[in-house]
Amino acid sequence: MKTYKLAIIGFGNVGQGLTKIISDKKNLLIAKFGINLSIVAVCDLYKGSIYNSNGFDPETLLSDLEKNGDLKSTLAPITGWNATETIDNSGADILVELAFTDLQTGEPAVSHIRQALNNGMHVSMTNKGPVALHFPELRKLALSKNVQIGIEGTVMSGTPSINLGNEMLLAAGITKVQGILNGTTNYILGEMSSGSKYKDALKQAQELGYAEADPTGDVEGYDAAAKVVILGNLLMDLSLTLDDVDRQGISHITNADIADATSLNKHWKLIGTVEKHSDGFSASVKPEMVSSEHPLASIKGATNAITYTTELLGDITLIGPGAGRLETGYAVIEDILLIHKKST
Ligand SMILES: NC(=O)C1=CN([C@@H]2O[C@H](COP(=O)(O)OP(=O)(O)OC[C@H]3O[C@@H](n4cnc5c(N)ncnc54)[C@H](O)[C@@H]3O)[C@@H](O)[C@H]2O)C=CC1
Ligand SMILES: N[C@@H](CC=O)C(=O)O
Repeated sequence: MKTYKLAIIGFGNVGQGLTKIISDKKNLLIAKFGINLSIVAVCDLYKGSIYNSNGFDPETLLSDLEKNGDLKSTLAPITGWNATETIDNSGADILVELAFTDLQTGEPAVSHIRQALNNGMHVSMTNKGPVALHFPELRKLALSKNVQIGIEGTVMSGTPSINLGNEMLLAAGITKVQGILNGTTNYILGEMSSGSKYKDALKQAQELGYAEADPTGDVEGYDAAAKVVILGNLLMDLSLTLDDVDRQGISHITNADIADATSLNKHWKLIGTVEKHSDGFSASVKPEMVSSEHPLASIKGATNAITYTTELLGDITLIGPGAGRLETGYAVIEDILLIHKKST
């Protein structure tokens, strides 16, 4: 059996979802895959930082957090390390980067990731900033250090959109990727069509753990645009930046707009697209009215859907969760399973 020591940076929705899965699926991971996941360090800006070389009981972490609102009273041999100290001193095999996404600089996550890779650690991240802004550099660094980077959770949470595209469909020649790529906005639009106000629906999406810490990223389309950039660059060999995406969000859509769509038997959806053309590419994120018969009309709540158009297989569509605590925590498990497979 192989034990992987994990250092988790950021103990919000996804960090807690991951910890719950590590607790609930411990025996299955050992029995089916021969891997034991040991959380040796948790570092969070507000909830505190703790380190134990023998690993923490995941249930204790979650119950302490529920009881106290933070991990500051959790019994630990060492407390108070910042992210840099955690990466340098924890001796972890895998850095799990789950801090806030910053789509302007990718910081501080990108610095955490460079430091971990330079230290010979594998990295799993659901943070979209480093992937949308710096992935080629990070991939090169990982290669030179003979370690792996997992990014499954950056698009469609734990629904394996990245691995399906990257591991299975790349050779089929992906020419276009299109779909609903943001859970928060799909949830809000659906709730509004059931009569909720925009503000209330957004609040619910935040409570359910779907929204970004700053939900402007969701509702103005930046998050979906980052996913378009990630997919275009990874799967279609483009060199997109966020500025290349013609972006519009949903914050201007009113209940009256939703009612108009309903009267036409249509639904508003925020749709992301990236397509290769003979003379270049096009990339966009915009709200569109789709008819009730359209395949995307039935995608409800925080569910996402993505269609890969390929030269050899035509269209392949994947539907599944696009956000959520356990749903995104599971993406880290997928990354670790792939890291394990590729390094043994
Ligand atoms: N919630 C979701 O459904 C999904 C989230 N993501 C991404 O995963 C990451 C985590 O998401 P959530 O857990 O929902 O966010 P969150 O806002 O619930 O938690 C982030 C945590 O990171 C901590 N943090 C921020 N900067 C830090 C730093 N420099 N050092 C240590 N801790 C720091 C914060 O205190 C907070 O507790 C984000 O980058 C988000 O974009 C990706 C896919 C889905
Ligand atoms: N805020 C994002 C979370 C996943 O990337 C979303 O709502 O899709």
